[in-house]
Amino acid sequence: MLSIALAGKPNAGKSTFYKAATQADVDVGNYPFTTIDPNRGVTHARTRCPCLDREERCGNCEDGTRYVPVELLDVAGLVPGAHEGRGLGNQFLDALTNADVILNVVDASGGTNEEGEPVEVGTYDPLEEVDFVEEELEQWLTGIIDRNWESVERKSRSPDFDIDDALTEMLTGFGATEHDVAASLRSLDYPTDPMQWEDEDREKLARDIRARTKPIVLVANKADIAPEENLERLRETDKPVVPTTADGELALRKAAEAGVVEYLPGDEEFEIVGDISDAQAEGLEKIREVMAEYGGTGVQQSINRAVYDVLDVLTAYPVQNETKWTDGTGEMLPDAFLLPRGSTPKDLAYAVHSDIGEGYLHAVNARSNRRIAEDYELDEGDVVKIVSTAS
Ligand SMILES: Nc1nc2c(ncn2[C@@H]2O[C@H](COP(=O)(O)OP(=O)(O)OP(=O)(O)O)[C@@H](O)[C@H]2O)c(=O)[nH]1
Repeated sequence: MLSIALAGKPNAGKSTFYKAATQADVDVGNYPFTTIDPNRGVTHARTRCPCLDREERCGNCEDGTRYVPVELLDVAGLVPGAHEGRGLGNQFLDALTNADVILNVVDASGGTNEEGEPVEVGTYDPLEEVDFVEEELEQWLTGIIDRNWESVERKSRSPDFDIDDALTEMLTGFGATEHDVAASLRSLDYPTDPMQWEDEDREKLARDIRARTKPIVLVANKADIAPEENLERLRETDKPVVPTTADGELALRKAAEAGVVEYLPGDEEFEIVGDISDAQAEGLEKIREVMAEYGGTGVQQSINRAVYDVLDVLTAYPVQNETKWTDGTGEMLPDAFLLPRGSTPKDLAYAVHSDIGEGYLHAVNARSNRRIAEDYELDEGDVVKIVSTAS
């Protein structure tokens, strides 16, 4: 499962975002919203369910809105200086190594200082906190590379030494693949002999590997009380920015659960359908205004931006019956897989099960009922029957 980590300074709103994003409120078929442990849960990317292209809805979406599970980690307690062990430093940096993408929650209202202590709204500059997560990660990774360099130097004396292999072995724990390391080395002007590497070469490598393996989306939280100017300036940074009200999303999900509003995570608006007090109505109207301005509360939008834009994945649906789009038990479109763009039907087969991948014979596009070429690149919403010696 893809993994998204929430990081940011204290009091930016990570826990609120996490609670909102992992709160049970819609029926998502096979995938209940579950909390694995207090800081590790399941949230969902939102997409269009392929059953919309048929007459009947499947049982695994909300009237055509499909929620595909992704892991959400709440990495609370990261403070500047964490790489030197400040706060609970290394433990939290370690948690980030499991993530495919990071949502850096920023207090866009400027109402908390660097340490997360409350100050008057608008007085702290949120731009000060946009780089800290990546800087901590980069310095931490530089430290890891420095500490392991001697071993790379030792290996380099062997005649079959390969720098790509040696660095991949060192960086795989950080989530770097062979491909990342190769691409990174290609982009850097580095000495071929590890003995010749300077501190700055290792730092450059750390920075490049961080950018490749832990891309960052800025969640400009507390947009409901943030000065517009702050949001504009955040948009001028080099990172994707999503104005967000985590508080607002949490209130809406609770109200939806209580049956007083109709709202699906990621909707641009909601409808009040139950009895509410004047105070509740006032609160909801404020949320409505923020949503109208930014196209939603930003929570689902942040997740979708991270998954579909930054990680550039697509959703593919394996089925066993290419006519009915069902599995062996007759359930329609039971599973959805998030795969990197460029994935082939065989990659989907492996995602379903390694045995299915190994026994892969061919695949059928269930929309056209045609056999798909082995090198076909899957598209968002593809429904595929895999024929395998193992199925
Ligand atoms: N106005 C406003 N306040 C928010 C929003 N989201 C969270 N808050 C408030 O900000 C404060 C901090 O929120 P938390 O979710 O506890 O922050 P955190 O980042 O998890 O903090 P740590 O656990 O200390 O790392 C709380 O009082 C929240 O109610 C929002 O969208 N708007």
